Amino acid sequence: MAYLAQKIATETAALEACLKEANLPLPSFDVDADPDFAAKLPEAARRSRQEIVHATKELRDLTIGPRESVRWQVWGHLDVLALQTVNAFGLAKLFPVGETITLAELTARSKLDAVNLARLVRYAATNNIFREVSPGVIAHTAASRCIAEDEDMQAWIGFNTEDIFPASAHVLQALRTYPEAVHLTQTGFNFAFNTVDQEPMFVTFGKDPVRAKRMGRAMASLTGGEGYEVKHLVDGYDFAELDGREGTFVDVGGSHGFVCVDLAKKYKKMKFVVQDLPKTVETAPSPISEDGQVAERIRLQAHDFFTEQPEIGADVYFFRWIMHNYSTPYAIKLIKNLIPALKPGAKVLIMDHCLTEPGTQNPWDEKQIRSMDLIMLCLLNAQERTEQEFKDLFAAADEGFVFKGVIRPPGAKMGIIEAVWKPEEEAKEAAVAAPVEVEGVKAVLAEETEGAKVIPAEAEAVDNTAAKE
Ligand SMILES: C[S@@+](CC[C@H](N)C(=O)[O-])C[C@H]1O[C@@H](n2cnc3c(N)ncnc32)[C@H](O)[C@@H]1O
Repeated sequence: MAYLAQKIATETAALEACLKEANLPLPSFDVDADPDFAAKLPEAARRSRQEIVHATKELRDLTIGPRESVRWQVWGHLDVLALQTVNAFGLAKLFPVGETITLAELTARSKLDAVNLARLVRYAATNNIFREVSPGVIAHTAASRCIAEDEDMQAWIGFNTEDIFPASAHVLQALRTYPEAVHLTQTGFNFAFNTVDQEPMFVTFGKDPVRAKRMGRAMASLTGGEGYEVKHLVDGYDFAELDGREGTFVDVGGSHGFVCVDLAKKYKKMKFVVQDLPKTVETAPSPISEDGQVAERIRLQAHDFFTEQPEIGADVYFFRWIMHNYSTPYAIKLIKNLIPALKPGAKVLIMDHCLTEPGTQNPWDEKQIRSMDLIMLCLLNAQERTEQEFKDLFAAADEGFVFKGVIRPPGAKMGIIEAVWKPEEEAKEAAVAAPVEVEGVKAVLAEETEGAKVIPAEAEAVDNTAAKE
């Protein structure tokens, strides 16, 4: 315990020093505090913050003790209940930031009775959402201000507390009834909203524009968060060679195409196809980008990824935040649906969380990623996967896929998982097509005839040089 306390003291001093040096204010619960101070921290301060978050939890859990920790952990849902009701009844919006309000006045402005309003607000205050500055007088904190002012945060809380929270409360029933937990219509969500064996969550949301919009907004606020930025793909994977030969990139389930827009801004020659369900495609912004040079290279296409891939012979088929929505049999089907369209050397890139061995990540990230894994269970009987599990997916889809591994861009929460379709055949075709004049090509072809594996990127690079010459 003393070791942990010492560590907390050291890291806190380091964090404060870093903030002072960068002329940033210290974190605070005050209504005027910067709610995103952590996002602006330099790398060293970021590490200190993580250490503090971890060490304080360890010390707290140790001090509370095992039996008491378990006893009170089960009341965690009450934190969610307080957030749910504060958000759903709009309590944070009922009085201006910077002013105080009596509980009586807050009750008068709300749709709640005095007892329920007071107990919900006072419970929320135990988590630094609101503060009772004197008996019966409530003020905002930085957190309640976020809930009052940030519409993305309201959507995030609404989706999590009104859709995921009931779903998680029904997972036990789902698992008892269908222990294999594979189907999209036998999930906690289905049990919670009476749609068992009727329709998957996405269909339910499709019928309810308000809920669908809330989920869309919540997802957007998550993807805008630390570690989820599109830049981790744009800067984390090298598309220069593909760009050089004006290759085609297909974003399967690509929503409104924001990934392709960002890629097209960096890579000026590549072409893009964004595929999604008809409704999503219809509501995409038009033009897709204000930059004409970007917009003219991006095509939108209605496509159901549970049917055969219609875009034949593209260079990359990309799935971002798709595979984790599906249990293994469905995920294999998605990969298999690509096969008729694949040319030798075509790449399949999956951008998703990629689970690491327990204990190998910092505990904060580990908790988040394992939370996401359970949320996928609650909603869709789906899952996050390890590198090996991704490898197994490709192997189960077809032995023609050569699994390349995972790239983990620094600072990214998601990995880029890569497989190539029959690269040996591509190399053989290249051998027939290209005269063997360049030393590098000779070497590659010599290896190929000896049965060694060719690295397609290298072969392509050499081909390009030959073509230019
Ligand atoms: C979690 S979102 C991911 C969107 C985007 N790839 C991203 O990175 O943010 C899942 C996307 O898959 C789309 N989708 C769901 N079912 C689909 C289907 N059967 N065929 C094509 N797209 C589908 C949804 O409309 C949605 O845009």
